[in-house]
Amino acid sequence: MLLISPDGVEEALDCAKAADHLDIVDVKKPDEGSLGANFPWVIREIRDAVPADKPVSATVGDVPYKPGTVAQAALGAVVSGATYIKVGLYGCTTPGQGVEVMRAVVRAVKDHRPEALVVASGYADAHRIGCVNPLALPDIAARSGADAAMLDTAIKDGSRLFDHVPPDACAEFVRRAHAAGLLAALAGSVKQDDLGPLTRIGTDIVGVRGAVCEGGDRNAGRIRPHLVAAFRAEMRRRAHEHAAGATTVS
Ligand SMILES: O=C[C@H](O)COP(=O)(O)O
Repeated sequence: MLLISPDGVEEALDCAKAADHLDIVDVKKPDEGSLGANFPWVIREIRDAVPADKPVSATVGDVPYKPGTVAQAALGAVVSGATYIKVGLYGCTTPGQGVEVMRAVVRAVKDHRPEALVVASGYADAHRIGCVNPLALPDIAARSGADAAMLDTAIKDGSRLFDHVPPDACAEFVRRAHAAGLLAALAGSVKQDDLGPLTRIGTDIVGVRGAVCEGGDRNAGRIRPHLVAAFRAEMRRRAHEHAAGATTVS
């Protein structure tokens, strides 16, 4: 699946124009951090602007180790219409802290909307910010009852997912997530060139912003429908190539 992160209503409308080429519209506020949370009214407006059959995801933020605060914020996101709730465990330094935060989120979200999906996100560049190891995320997600484990990059300085967690380690991340019955989501300045390895290792959700913005610039550029379409076309091409390879081998 392709998850695209607009920064507000205007860009979400461009995503809606490209709705045939994406699977999830992910509401965030990039100027508040890599998984910066947007306002509840923006989530609502985006929910209304995007075709009803496209799920809306919302990030709850690059959160501190404060389970109560984060659970309440997560409830705000689901009440506002998001059905994927993403939490960036920025302030958690141990898996135990991550599980504590995520258990509170899962309860807050599922008590309100049992079918909503909860995504526990860590950071590929965790070593730069001192938070929990990225490969611990599948276990944190599984132990807390979340539905997906994700990685993004915390520092958007041009470094990419594979600069910090190389394809072999991402493959292990996906393997662990799948072994626990979870979806595996990967992001972090992902470019079309990364889609080969991401497809091969069985990534379920690829998250992008910069790659579908004008000039590849996630801050100054705007999301453009034709770039979303081109990214999706490359995803499809890689998926077919992979399927054909698998058929040839078997
Ligand atoms: O969840 C996806 C992120 O917004 C990825 O953004 P990026 O591709 O600019 O790193």
